Amino acid sequence: MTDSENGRRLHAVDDALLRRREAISDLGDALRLLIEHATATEAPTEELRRAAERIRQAAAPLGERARGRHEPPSADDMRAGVRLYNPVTGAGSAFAPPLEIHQEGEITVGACTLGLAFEGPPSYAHGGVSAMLLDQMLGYAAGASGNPGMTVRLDTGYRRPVPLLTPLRLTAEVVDVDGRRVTVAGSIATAAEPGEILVAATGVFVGLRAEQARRLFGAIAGRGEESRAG
Ligand SMILES: CCCCCCCCCCCCCCCC(=O)SCCNC(=O)CCNC(=O)[C@H](O)C(C)(C)COP(=O)(O)OP(=O)(O)OC[C@H]1O[C@@H](n2cnc3c(N)ncnc32)[C@H](O)[C@@H]1OP(=O)(O)O
Repeated sequence: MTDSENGRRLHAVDDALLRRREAISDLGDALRLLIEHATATEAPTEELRRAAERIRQAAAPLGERARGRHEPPSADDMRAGVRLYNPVTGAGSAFAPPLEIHQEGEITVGACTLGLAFEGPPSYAHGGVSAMLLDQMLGYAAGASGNPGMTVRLDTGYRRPVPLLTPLRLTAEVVDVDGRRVTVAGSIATAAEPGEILVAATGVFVGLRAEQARRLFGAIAGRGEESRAG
């Protein structure tokens, strides 16, 4: 194969991968809309039964070619940190808000709005959801500092309830690196009042030794899982 033929082939593969990622995000959007409507709906009971039947029909073809536990999604790129089904940030995950994360210097910044599906106390977020968001934020901050690891401890202080249907701002920052152990602090506030902390967390993340990575992720060897926690 000539260089230009090879180049065209790689380009076509990239295009196909991009189209697949777009389709996965589109399906994720549709599923999140479904979950939000299904949680908020007061439609007549018969409409709920019809919807359940139509959803089962739509789901069936998706289940025909499915991956197993040790097989990463074909559209993911773990080495580049592309995880389309991450339950917190994944564009393809029905479960994810999704939380959008970026780095501003030393600070990791996140944004999301939680829908009614995340309700704990009426009109506020479930405490476990806040902990989930913070685990991801803190883990990302550890990784962005060059010290990726798995969560071994997450202390969460709930100062004020987190309102649903309200844009949120999350932050995280590494406060200590001690060998394999990285300590990260973070918080949740509303975007409108970023200075008023609603939930604060401190997490400890531990980098895996090579032998641990092999034991935990060996079945996915060669796909980059061993270097990524999230
Ligand atoms: C530019 C952008 C790039 C960004 C790029 C990033 C993208 C990527 C984002 C991913 C974001 C994912 C965020 C979610 C991350 C999860 O959710 S991970 C899933 C939840 N966590 C787990 O399942 C971990 C379960 N735990 C384990 O498997 C084992 O504890 C581990 C992690 C393998 C470590 O085992 P171990 O080596 O036997 O641990 P051990 O020797 O006992 O402890 C190691 C050290 O940690 C300390 N330690 C252990 N436990 C604790 C504790 N509870 N408290 C304090 N210290 C402790 C020990 O004291 C010890 O310290 P030293 O004595 O060495 O000083």
